[in-house]
Amino acid sequence: MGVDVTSRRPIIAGNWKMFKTLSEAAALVEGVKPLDAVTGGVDVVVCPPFTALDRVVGVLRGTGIAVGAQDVYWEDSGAFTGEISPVMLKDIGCRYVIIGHSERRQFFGETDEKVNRKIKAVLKHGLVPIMCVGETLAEREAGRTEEVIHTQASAGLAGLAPDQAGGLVIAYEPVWAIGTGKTASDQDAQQVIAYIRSLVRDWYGAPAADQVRIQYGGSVKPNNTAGLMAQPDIDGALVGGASLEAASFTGIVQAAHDKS
Ligand SMILES: O=C(CO)COP(=O)(O)O
Repeated sequence: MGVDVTSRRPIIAGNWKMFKTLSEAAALVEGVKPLDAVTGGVDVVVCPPFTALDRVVGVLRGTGIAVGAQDVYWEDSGAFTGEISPVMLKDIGCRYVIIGHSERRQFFGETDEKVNRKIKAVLKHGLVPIMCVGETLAEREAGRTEEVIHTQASAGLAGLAPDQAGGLVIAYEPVWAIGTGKTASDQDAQQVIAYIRSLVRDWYGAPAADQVRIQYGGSVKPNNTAGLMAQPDIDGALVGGASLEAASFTGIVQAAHDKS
């Protein structure tokens, strides 16, 4: 399909979810910081909870390790109690924002339409969305994986310019693999991620499809990273549990580094 894998920098992001107090976050990121010396061709991102963003940005200042948020609202400011805007995230030093994680879809009423609004808002402010898509076990067993991915991706990515689509990060996270210890096989992950890339090609053209970085997420550990990263369309990982300890997150980044 003419995809030049060498032009896409691998990207490993740690989604800390609702873990780590301020002091715990500071200790973890001090442990992650030495990665700056070894990452080379790999983009490394940590996504702490909102309460720890400022501290984590401070610790990582001057390094190449980037910081992301786990969610965002689409307005710049206003009477929206409890929400955080892209303007605030940019101001605090974030470069990435996870959007549409399956836990937000499952527990907090995140819809494809909201995902689309958030992606556009984040892009407007020069932040990079990490858009999550993925099927449940029931959907996979019913043979509906591609249909579900198509629906989530077409709604989530609607109305972008081709260069915006190319600059995105997309995370394929099968819901049944999250926090379960069950990783999708390298081939299953590759197959769905190649399908996502083919959708981007259909909608936004070959340059965007060749450029967009697509991660796998779901029980990624140091010992399964190399197999996933060896797949031609898998450009990185969105890591949950294994990002909560510096040693395992470091092991994943190092395994990805071997592909870069
Ligand atoms: O949801 C995830 C990352 O966003 C994956 O979580 P685990 O790595 O804990 O399975």
